[in-house]
Amino acid sequence: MTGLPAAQACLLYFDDERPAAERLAAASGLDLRPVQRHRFPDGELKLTLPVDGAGQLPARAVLLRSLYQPNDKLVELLLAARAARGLGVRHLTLVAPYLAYMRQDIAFHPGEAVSQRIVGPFLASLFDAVVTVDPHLHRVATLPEAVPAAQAVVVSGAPLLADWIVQQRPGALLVGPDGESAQWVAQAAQRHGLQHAVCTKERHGDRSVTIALPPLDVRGRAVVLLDDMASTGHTLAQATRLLLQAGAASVDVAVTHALIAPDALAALHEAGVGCFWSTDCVAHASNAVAMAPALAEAVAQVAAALE
Ligand SMILES: O=P(O)(O)OC[C@H]1O[C@@H](O)[C@H](O)[C@@H]1O
Repeated sequence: MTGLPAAQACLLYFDDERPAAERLAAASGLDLRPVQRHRFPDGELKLTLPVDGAGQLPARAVLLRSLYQPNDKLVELLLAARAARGLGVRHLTLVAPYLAYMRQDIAFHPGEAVSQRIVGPFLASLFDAVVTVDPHLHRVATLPEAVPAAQAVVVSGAPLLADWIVQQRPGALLVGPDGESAQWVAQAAQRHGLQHAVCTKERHGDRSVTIALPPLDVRGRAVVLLDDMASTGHTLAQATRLLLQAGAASVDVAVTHALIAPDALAALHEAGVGCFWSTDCVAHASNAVAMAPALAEAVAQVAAALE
């Protein structure tokens, strides 16, 4: 970090994300400070930022908010960021391990709000820098195109997931359930010299996909399906069924973002998934991999760039 010393930097967090905030504070050396929330009977929010005795915040602040179930959290970001500016913050960074509203990047039907094009610039209007993990960008190639902040940095969950997978399933065959997953699967496989392949997927609706396996003999193999996220779980469930039908010895799953509800996770296990592992980008019982070291590196990188 240059310019602003570490003592002039704090990590703001909300109480429901305290464990992840503690991990990031330990990895980054930032001073951990909670933002207090009060919800009024009519649903409005009041935030109280953790100012010092002089009623000020440090000149550099990092706000941790993972944007799973994002709607209330977007209002929190609006209130917290605008208040922080008035309390002395010069450099404000958002660390959103899961970045919501990136998936709708075009209007699929007339009249649809293109949420990526609205939420991305909204965040850029609040924060000097945005750090996230494996954002779901499809037709847009880079994060700065979606979030035009001064600094927009992507951290990949794939290397850390790969390290976990080789400990659990040495020699596993890594499979991506669709074309978009190829980037993460290749990155993870190359890190440990694992064999890898990617399925093809056609999506018909939120809960309807058709998957085709790659031309590969999976008989007797320990397969790990690797993807950026599990939401309804239909993608991974269908890929699992096909792999087991094709003779795979086992199918486990590793994802960056566990957006999956308990009933959907149960359905995945019914489909034949053995273990389901995730990073801690979204707090979930399946969290096996902490992103804090990689996020701390990115925070240091943007701090240097903003000076
Ligand atoms: O099939 P569900 O779990 O609902 O959705 C997650 C999948 O849909 C894609 O956008 C993601 O990249 C992932 O492959």
